[in-house]
Amino acid sequence: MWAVTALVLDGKKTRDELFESFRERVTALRARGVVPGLGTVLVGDDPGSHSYVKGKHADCAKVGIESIRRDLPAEISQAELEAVIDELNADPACTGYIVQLPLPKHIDENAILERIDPAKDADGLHPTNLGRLVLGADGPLPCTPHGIVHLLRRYDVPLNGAHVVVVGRGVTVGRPIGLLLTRRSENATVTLCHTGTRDLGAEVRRADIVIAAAGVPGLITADMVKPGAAVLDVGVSRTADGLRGDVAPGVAEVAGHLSPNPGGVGPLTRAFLLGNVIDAAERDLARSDRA
Ligand SMILES: Nc1nc(=O)c2c([nH]1)NC[C@@H]1CN(c3ccc(C(=O)N[C@@H](CCC(=O)O)C(=O)O)cc3)C=[N+]21
Repeated sequence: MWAVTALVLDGKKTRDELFESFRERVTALRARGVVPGLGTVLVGDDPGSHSYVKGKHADCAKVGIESIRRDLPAEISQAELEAVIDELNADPACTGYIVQLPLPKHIDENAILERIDPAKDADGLHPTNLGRLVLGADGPLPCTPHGIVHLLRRYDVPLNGAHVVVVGRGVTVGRPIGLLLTRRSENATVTLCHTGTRDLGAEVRRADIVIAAAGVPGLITADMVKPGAAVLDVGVSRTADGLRGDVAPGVAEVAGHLSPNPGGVGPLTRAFLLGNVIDAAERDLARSDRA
């Protein structure tokens, strides 16, 4: 017996490749007088949220996108936060932005997300843009699902006819990923598992591709994985011994492909945030060319 080790789906390397093309596209936009600017709205002082937002602005600097930051106190009122949203919607320097989630409990999160101008929605999570995704219309894609599909394609993991099991029904990953994977261009079959699933192990064992996005440390164990399956570790939890993904360590010896966490899907989530900002700027320019 010898340990077989899964091929690593390298999110950092794939991100660096993407950034090369992003830099060229931003240079071309700037040459035509369009300066893309990404805004972030951060409420409160959660250290995790702070470090994610910091990473987003570092990425902007790498590809030539301007950064706009609104760091706000945890006690901000609904009306005050809505005024910040209105201001970013009206600011021509801010061509796309995100409101970092989660928001404090006294804030109506859905009301804030719906107030974002859908044309500036860098997350692709505005109801209008989720609706466009359902309709198959052009618009920003949710960043983590987009990153997952890109990573699978980059490593030639077959999607056509593949059985994908998604674990987790969150709004940012589990709910929208099936919409991307079941498009005619991807053509996968998708099962969505959640806390109500009767036998998680039995479902996951049938998968050619497992997308673990539950936010439960070590939920996916080696005995649940079909030998040779591709496993994407998307969940993140802060535990006493640091950041932990949803995938248990032994899975690397059964899986054919494995996205590490950190270093897998996370860097691509951030990359496609910038991708959405660049896409929106290009769409605007094409529209003004036609006018
Ligand atoms: N409106 C909104 N949009 C989001 O996209 C959003 C959000 N709110 N709230 C929180 C989650 C979480 N999330 C991550 C993105 C990148 C990494 C990432 O790049 N992680 C690195 C490690 C970075 C580190 O160690 O801090 C990695 O996986 O290699 C992680 C987590 C985006 N989120």
